[in-house]
Amino acid sequence: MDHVANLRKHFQEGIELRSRMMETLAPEVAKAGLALAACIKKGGKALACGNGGSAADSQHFAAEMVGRFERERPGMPAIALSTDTSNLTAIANDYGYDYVFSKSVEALGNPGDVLLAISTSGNSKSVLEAVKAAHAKKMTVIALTGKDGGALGRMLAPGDFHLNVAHPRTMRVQEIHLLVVHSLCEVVDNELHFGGT
Ligand SMILES: O=C(CO)[C@@H](O)[C@H](O)[C@H](O)[C@H](O)COP(=O)(O)O
Ligand SMILES: [Zn+2]
Repeated sequence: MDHVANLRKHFQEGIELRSRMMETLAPEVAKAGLALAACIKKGGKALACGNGGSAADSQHFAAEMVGRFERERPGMPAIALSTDTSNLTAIANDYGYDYVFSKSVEALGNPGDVLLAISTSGNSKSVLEAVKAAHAKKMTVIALTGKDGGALGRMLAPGDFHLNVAHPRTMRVQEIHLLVVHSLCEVVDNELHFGGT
């Protein structure tokens, strides 16, 4: 196999998707970032969840909020719900895997908090249950999805944000999701710590 030729196709597909998303998704990401900044400014926090690569994305997001993104500034409250193996194993064992994130949303979420819900298919039950729990808590949902947005896209409420990467390949969707995570951090940092620039 000509690996270089094959990989060039991957790079090219990624370039084309980024270019398309810059036009369609960037304005929506900016709006979601402003909502996240407003939540933090009022004393709220962000919870984040997803499975597999999306669990990694949710942890990446929380680390950049709590630690730092590009510039020095005070830490901001964000928790990835995939990091506590005692919670995960107890909840999965006692209630079922579908509830691993929703139980934490019920326990930690307050009205006005934000849930960053990440699913490339939009159909992972654990993420859908987390969104249900967030709505019950009157939280705002920022949903990162792929493909057609799945059930997650269809269950969002007014005031939520749907950041959909309409592409059939999971890995391509994930590559844009990471760009979205960084973009959300960039908007929050600029709004809250660097004079809105
Ligand atoms: O990273 C990858 C594939 O690139 C996988 O780990 C992937 O995240 C897992 O299969 C997830 O369970 C997929 O869930 P979802 O994105 O459909 O909610
Ligand atoms: Zn992956």
